[in-house]
Amino acid sequence: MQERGAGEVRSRTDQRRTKLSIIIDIIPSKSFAHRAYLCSALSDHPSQVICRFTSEDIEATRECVRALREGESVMECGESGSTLRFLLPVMGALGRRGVFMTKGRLADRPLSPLREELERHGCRLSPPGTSPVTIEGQLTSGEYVIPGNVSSQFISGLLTALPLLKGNSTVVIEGPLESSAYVDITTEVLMKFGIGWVKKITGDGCCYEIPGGQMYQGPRQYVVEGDWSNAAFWLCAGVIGKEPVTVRGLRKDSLQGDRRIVDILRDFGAELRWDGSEITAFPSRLTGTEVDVSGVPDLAPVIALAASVASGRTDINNAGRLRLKESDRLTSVAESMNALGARVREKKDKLVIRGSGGASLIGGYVKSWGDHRIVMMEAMASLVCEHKVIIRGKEAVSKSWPGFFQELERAGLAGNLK
Ligand SMILES: O=C(O)C1=C[C@@H](OP(=O)(O)O)[C@@H](O)[C@H](O)C1
Ligand SMILES: C=C(OP(=O)(O)O)C(=O)O
Repeated sequence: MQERGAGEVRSRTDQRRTKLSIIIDIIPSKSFAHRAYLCSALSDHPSQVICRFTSEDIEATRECVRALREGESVMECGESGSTLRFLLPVMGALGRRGVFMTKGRLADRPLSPLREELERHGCRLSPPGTSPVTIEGQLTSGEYVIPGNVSSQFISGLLTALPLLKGNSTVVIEGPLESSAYVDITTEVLMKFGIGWVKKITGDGCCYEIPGGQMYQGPRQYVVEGDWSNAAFWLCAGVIGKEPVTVRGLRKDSLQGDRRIVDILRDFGAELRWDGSEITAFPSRLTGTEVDVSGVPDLAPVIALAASVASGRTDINNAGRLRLKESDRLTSVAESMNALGARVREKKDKLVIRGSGGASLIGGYVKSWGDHRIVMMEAMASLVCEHKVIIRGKEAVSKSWPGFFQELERAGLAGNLK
């Protein structure tokens, strides 16, 4: 066995052969970390949040909750959509003025209809599209109506804030809730911090009834589980590359919707196997498939990469909301993969990919689009490129994992990157 720090390569026996497998210890879930730090800060006795690694987004939430506890109004959100959309209603519920500083594309990402609902319930916000985003006034309890197809983060933010009000509230979700797993993560963390709610299914949507006057009270320690959104890139690397990749630190029964990557890669024909709490992705021949990403938007770049080397056509459907992320991810995925020699067509709310049938892509220069998930896609794409891949602005990866490139090197997967 050869020790290589966090990423290691070890000899691994499976039923048919002995193979070298790259081992990745996955980073803690960014989604769980945001919620745990925020709920902990709202408790009288803050829990100790155990989160092994950090990132720009997690640090943004940590800095904001520090400001919250110390009575400050300026909140440095960086580019973290979750941080802004969770803290905004919380400041309203506490009746505190909040000045949210944003970077990159964050101020242009949607806040409506959360903004209108906060204004309808007693708060005043700065005009749309301006930075900083400010909020003042006291939020009042009542009925909040949010369509289910813009951002689940609006709902997560309200579910976190409304228990702090005196009166009872209801969050009505109109139409199917996209990214619903992220709301399940929120309600799970709220429950761990002693917050109650009742979910009811309505005609074409659902609602959450939230009793007012609740107190946050967390466990003494809260351990953040592993990140499936990030693991998806490593599992894809195992499937498209030359060596199996084993990821450890993930919960098989996680509430994270992105654990669907296992089924999605299997739909492509990939071989993935669990061994206790470790999952290994083996180099596989892939065949194109159809994937609905309305519930798992963050997986789209990974799926596009797998599809680019599969045989036949892949359709990534219901992907309109990808345009509202750190970059317009339909354009950035299509343009980056095409620059490397793939064949990706961008449509209004979907991507259509003609795979290379196992043949190598070309490689070359790509830009980061200021988007961590695009950088990771491009870096993993280098495994299937004939020539080197050069990523301009690759430091954008720090939004979710500053150590990504070191890990890639330790794992021996950075050889075709310049
Ligand atoms: O609540 C969360 O932790 C997240 C929700 C999702 O956003 P949307 O609900 O806006 O799709 C996801 O894309 C984002 O990376 C994290
Ligand atoms: C969209 C993302 O995060 P956020 O919305 O919190 O900025 C992401 O991590 O891909």
